[in-house]
Amino acid sequence: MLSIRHLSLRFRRYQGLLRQSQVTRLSDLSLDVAAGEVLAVAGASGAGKSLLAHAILGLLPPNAITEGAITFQGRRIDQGCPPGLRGRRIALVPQQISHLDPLARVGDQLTWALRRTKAKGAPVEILARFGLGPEVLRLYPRHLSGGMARRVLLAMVSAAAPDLLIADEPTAGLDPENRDMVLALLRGHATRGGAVLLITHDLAAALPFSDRVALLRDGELCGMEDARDFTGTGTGAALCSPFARALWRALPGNGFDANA
Ligand SMILES: Nc1ncnc2c1ncn2[C@@H]1O[C@H](COP(=O)(O)OP(=O)(O)OP(=O)(O)O)[C@@H](O)[C@H]1O
Ligand code: NI
Repeated sequence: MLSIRHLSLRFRRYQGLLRQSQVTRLSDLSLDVAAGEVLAVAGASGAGKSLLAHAILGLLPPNAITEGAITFQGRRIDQGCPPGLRGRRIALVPQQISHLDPLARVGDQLTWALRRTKAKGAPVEILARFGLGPEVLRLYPRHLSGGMARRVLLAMVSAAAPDLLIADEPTAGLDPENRDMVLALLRGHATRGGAVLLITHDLAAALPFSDRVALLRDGELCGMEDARDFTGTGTGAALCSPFARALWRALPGNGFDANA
């Protein structure tokens, strides 16, 4: 469904009036996301995960220079994501829940999201799918717990039934129960035939809900693994990349030893 080939991303930096330099944030990145699968993109803070999402959606600032190809359902989208695709066929669940309008009730925001994307369904049904009762329609974002706000965001974004859902740290700040609920909802999107790019720095939590894992470090793809290969408390011998093995051994419960 989504195919990225040799994607590089640099930012132009201006130093004074005449001097200009460039800083590379993504280098030569290639990956695919197929219909029906959850691809987790894991990496430390600053690895370039959000930039990858923004590159796919064409949301980079003007000083960004990209190279390479991004193809969605057979169409090149790296020269700008056509408006008909963004928000409808490809949707982003943003990293910040502050994307909810603080001055509008949940019900109104859902209605607007449905209208904007010409999606079908009633707000109350959509909320129910995310484990939220009808009373939530009348609430303002400040009345929502972190877990509820995440689910409302997810409900708004997935109301349009996009083919590709890009979720940027959708579980940040959630307790394990809410975290797993959000991850299961994303998994459900893939099981219904959609594709999910799940950006996370919590690999351990994402693994049970993911099919494959792309490991990003300093803007480089340094491992593409089958999620099932992260198993047991052993050495992670089934994993292909040394970085993945080191990461696996460093997870709590596996010995805490990233250097072994
Ligand atoms: N507009 C920009 N201009 C220059 N550098 C940027 C810009 N946006 C992001 N960066 C830098 O690019 C790097 C990657 O940023 P990105 O937001 O993709 O990280 P991330 O992997 O999503 O991290 P986190 O887990 O903290 O969200 C960071 O060092 C960041 O400071
Ligand atoms: Ni990020």
